[in-house]
Amino acid sequence: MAKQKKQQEEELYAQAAGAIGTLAIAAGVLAAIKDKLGLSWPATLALTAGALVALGYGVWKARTALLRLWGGGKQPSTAVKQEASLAAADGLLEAVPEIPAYTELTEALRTAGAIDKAEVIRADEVTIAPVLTGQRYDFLLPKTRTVQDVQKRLDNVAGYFGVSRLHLALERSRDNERRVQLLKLDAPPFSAAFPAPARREIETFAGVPLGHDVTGQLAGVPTFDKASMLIAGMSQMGKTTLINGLITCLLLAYGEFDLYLLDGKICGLITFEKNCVRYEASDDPAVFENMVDELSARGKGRYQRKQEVKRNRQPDPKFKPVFFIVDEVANFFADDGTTKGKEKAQRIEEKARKLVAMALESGISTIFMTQRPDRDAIPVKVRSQFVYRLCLYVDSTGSAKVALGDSYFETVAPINPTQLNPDIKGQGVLFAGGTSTLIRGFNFSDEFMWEVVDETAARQHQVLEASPETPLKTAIRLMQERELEFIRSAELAPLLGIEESDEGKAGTKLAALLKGVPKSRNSAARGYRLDDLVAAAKSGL
Ligand SMILES: Nc1ncnc2c1ncn2[C@@H]1O[C@H](COP(=O)(O)OP(=O)(O)OP(=O)(O)O)[C@@H](O)[C@H]1O
Repeated sequence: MAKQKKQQEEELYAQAAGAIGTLAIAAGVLAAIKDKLGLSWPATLALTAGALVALGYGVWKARTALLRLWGGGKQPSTAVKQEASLAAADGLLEAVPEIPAYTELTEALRTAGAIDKAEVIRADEVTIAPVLTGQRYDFLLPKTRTVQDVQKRLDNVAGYFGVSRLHLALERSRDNERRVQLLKLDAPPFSAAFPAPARREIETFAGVPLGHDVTGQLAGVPTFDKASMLIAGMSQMGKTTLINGLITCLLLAYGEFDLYLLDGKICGLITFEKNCVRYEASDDPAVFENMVDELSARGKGRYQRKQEVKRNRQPDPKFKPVFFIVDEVANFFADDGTTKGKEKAQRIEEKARKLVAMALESGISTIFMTQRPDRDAIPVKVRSQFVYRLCLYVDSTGSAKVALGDSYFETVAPINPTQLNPDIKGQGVLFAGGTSTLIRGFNFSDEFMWEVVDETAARQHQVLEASPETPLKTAIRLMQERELEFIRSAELAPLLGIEESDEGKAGTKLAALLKGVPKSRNSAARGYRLDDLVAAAKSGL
């Protein structure tokens, strides 16, 4: 350390001596110039400084020329930058070439606050495709932005264009967070009606179509396998029309399935009675409970079958899809205020919850509809089970949340059903797989639906005819031949070859032959209804 300090002191003395020496020489040179030219001291100083600067410039110029000559015009990048910035400072040349901006989108997004004032949407990154009802922009945002920045400001973007939020639809690209697909309609959605789709369109749709989207394309869900749906909307908004359209599409394109309909409005779903394993028109909660029990039993049977094949290391069984569709379901969860009524409502709620939950694995899909999407109308335990949601016009955000889920408005590009035009019937927000789509349900003519219903009924009949002879099938044929709606057990047993004089024992043997078909009772005796036998045969219990 001491050695280092000593060395520093010596360097300081040497530098001081050098400086004194330089000053003495400079003073001597200046004095010589002054003497030679006969100038005053200030003039001598100014002249010497000017001569030195001119000399320095001359040396720099000569060095630059020499470097250019030797380097074949190549310049180090720092030199390019220095020159460019010097030139730019002098206003001699543009430092960076201008990026051509797509003015309309740049202005719209800047004004909406989705991009910064200094940012642009590059024209070479925009494509525009016309659609039937407007145009679809596909573009990339600046590197500092993502599609969420546009999504959050979609109202303002609509404001910039001078249209409503519903004129715009934002789609998210799965390949790039900066890619925006923005649909802009020329007129409010569904201002003009789209014609009902042809059979071929429905049959070739990848999934189950539920309606048209705002561009006139079919829109729906990919499948109802492991899925259930809640449809809500205020009175007269088009739920029944929409579900009639959905059932028609199912009949046309979903292959074989069993249909259970509970028509809480008494005649909204009657068109499809012929195709049902069980059809009821009632607003009585006991009927709902009974259907739920029947389907739960079927679901449990399927679970047991699944267990069995797993235990025996066999492949998973394929179950025929079952649809349980209930119109105006809120009726069935209401109680009359009494303790007994409340207990009954709770029991029904629990059974319905289990059915919807179990349905996902047992191939039983429930579709519930309601015109009362209030907090209490459909218990939260039940409604939280639905995978797909569809909300037609409602008059409050609270109702929209009941229908679409409490966190719906935090999802990607939500559409508020309160903003729909209630005069355009049948339009609704379909929320499926995390995506919202504005659709309008099909409004098929009665003739078209009757045609589909009759065709399906004829096909179902043929399937039944072609199935192997069973006691159930024989019982149906015998009753149809005799034109009986109801048959006593004592009468049916001998027809099916049961020779037993004891009525009780004969009844037990008969029940064993007709596995699972519910018994009925008329005013006189116990027996079986033709409808129940047919339903059992159709569902292949
Ligand atoms: N997609 C549609 N296109 C044209 N008209 C429609 C459409 N959907 C429904 N409508 C018409 O709107 C009216 C109400 O329809 P619908 O009966 O289906 O409504 P809803 O919601 O089931 O009513 P409510 O709950 O009061 O029974 C009907 O006159 C129907 O023809």
